Amino acid sequence: MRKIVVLGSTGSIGRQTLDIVRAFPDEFEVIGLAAGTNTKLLKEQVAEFQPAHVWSAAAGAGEFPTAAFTPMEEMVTLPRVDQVMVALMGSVGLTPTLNALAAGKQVALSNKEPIVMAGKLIKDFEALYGGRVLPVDSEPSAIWQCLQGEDNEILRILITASGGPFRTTPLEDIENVTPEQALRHPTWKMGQKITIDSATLMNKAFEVIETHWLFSVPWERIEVVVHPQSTIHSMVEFADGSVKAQLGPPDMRLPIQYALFYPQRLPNSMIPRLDTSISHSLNFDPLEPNRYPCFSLAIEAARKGGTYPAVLSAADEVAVQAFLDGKIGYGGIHHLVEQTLSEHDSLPGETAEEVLQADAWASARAFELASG
Ligand SMILES: NC(=O)C1=CN([C@@H]2O[C@H](COP(=O)(O)OP(=O)(O)OC[C@H]3O[C@@H](n4cnc5c(N)ncnc54)[C@H](OP(=O)(O)O)[C@@H]3O)[C@@H](O)[C@H]2O)C=CC1
Ligand SMILES: CC(=O)[C@@H](O)[C@H](O)COP(=O)(O)O
Ligand SMILES: [Mn+2]
Repeated sequence: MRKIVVLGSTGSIGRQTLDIVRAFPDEFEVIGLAAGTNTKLLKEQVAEFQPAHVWSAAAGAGEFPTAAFTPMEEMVTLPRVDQVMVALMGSVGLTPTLNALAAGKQVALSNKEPIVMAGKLIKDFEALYGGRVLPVDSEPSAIWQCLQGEDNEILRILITASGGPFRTTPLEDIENVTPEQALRHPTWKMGQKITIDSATLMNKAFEVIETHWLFSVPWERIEVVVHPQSTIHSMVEFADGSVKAQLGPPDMRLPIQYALFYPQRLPNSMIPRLDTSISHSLNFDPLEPNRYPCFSLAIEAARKGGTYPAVLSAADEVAVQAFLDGKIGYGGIHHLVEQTLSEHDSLPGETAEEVLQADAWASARAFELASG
């Protein structure tokens, strides 16, 4: 019986995690649930799964009389807990992730911003305290699956990108697209922030950063290839030229379930299968850098290191929200992140305190710029 805590249980990944829990009722005991503003859904989840602990960023303890109101940072360290799903959005997931690893837990990590902000720190915590990071994001999960049983040199990692909703939009029209257009992802149904990041390809840069840290692959061996069908979730090329790929219909329940049951693969009828009764095309196109200026900006910040990646992530979080709120245009996302990065005096970024300090500075500065 897996004793699990789900942080971000009301979000896209959190809800799909609970779908997996529902599909295997004898395999899980839900110890804790945590969410932000969707109190109605959180209450329904508490009634259904009866966790001993709950956290809400928006509601008070009195709203959850059946569970102990427990901060996320504490909930993940409870001795009874053995698995933590971090399905939070943004930098709020960093401290719970580090605490869970420090307490030796299995951390199914969907929340990619903490890896962008502090990838080395997360890997150091894993090595120091015996906790384990289990990738959930579909591309790192695909790479992880391709690497099973391999002890060979990796020549290249090929991360696939759908290209987002503006893959074929005339370049001169992209600057002024609306939030509604940008939220129309061609293949995946996800939370709003990651959907906008997929349109700008900031999401793909974040996945390059995840891959670098999670699998210790040098930057120059990681490439992105545009694959509009999102059927291949990523590929690994070995020294002999052989390329392994992981395929499946775009549905996050598969990588979620893989992380929760690793190394077992269990049948689950709710996960769609590759339909071989229809014909499929698998296309690959090179990335057009001019179409996605956020991509190279983000990779440059990641390679510079220090606290630049934390600033990148925080500025992007503010910029995406400002775009969704109508405060800046689509082209403003890139400009806001670039401006915030250019004003930053980097710290070594070797401690959580330094990373969180940079995160707070960048959020405040980006907010000022967006408001001005
Ligand atoms: N969605 C997807 O398919 C994929 C997502 N990811 C990554 O997974 C993470 C989650 O994404 P997604 O599920 O789409 O995001 P959503 O926005 O759908 O969900 C975010 C969750 O975090 C909760 N939350 C936000 N702020 C707080 C807070 N301060 N305290 C407690 N809970 C909070 C939200 O609560 P509430 O809704 O109640 O406010 C919600 O439950 C992101 O890092 C994303 O990049 C990676 C691969 C695929
Ligand atoms: C489902 C998932 O893992 C997302 O991160 C997905 O990759 C988004 O699609 P694109 O970023 O390729 O558009
Ligand atoms: Mn992904």
